[in-house]
Amino acid sequence: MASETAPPSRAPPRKLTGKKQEIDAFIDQFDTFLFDCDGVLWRGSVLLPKVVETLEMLRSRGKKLVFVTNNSTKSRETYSKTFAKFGIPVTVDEIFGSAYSTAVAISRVHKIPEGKRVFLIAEAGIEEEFDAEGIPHFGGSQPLGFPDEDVAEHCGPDPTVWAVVTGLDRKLSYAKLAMAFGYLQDPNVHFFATNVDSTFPMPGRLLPGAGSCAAPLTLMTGRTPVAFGKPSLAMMDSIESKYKLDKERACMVGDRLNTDIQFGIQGGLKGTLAVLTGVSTEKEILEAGETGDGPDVYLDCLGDLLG
Ligand SMILES: O=C(O)[C@H](O)[C@H](O)COP(=O)(O)O
Repeated sequence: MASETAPPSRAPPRKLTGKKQEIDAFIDQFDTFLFDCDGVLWRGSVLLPKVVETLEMLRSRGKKLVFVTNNSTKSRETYSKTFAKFGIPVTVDEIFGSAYSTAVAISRVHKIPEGKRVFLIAEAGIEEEFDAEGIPHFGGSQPLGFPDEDVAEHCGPDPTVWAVVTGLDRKLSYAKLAMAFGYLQDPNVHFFATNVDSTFPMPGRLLPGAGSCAAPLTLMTGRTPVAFGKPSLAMMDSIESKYKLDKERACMVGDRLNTDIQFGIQGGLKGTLAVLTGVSTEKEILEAGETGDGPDVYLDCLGDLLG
């Protein structure tokens, strides 16, 4: 019997034309906008066009804004300084990052036992969020305390290690990978990641993302980390409860199909809006639409929401 391809259950992505009436009708469907940051608001150290004005326009129309980033290199507190540097008025409470999401999941859901600690392949953002949640940790941005060439003596087993957590670590070393590999030999040691983005958008190019720091461990151990950033439902659940989110009146805005847009779709939000200033291209967005994985609508850049 000839197999029939089921039609995608979602309409193909539609490019908003920028006409005021159309943009207004789109915006009016929502009370809350969840914004990705890298690739939507800025790219590296470059603020994208008309971002400040667009966010101001949404606030002036009474919209609630939440900034949902997979960037784990900064805590929410430090990230608020990035917003300030770009002249975007945002409170710490409006920021929800993958480092915070991971800290909350470990302390309140998985409940790390007394006397246990976490080995980090990550930067300061996770350390700050872990400190705030009272999660003991080592590794990360701290010196290992021994010469790298002695690493074989420091790879466990270590009964105090409860989990290995990976995030983006721009000082990733062979020694850190060797230690994580050693701890993960024990099947009781959890393997968590803040996020597994393959790439990181910078002006004019992509750099390796947080997923590239977890991937060598998957190769070594055959284990896949449980990730707490976009598109995980754990992150959506935390956001829903923290912000009393009405998903039927919420829209996810992002630049990456497999994190931001999937987060909105799988998380059950009413709307998804993609912008072309980050990772995913228009071609990829249209192709994703063929399998029902595209955004509802897309724009060249966030500033086009001004009409
Ligand atoms: O590799 C990463 O961690 C991510 O590419 C990066 O931090 C993405 O941040 P977002 O676009 O979610 O703000």
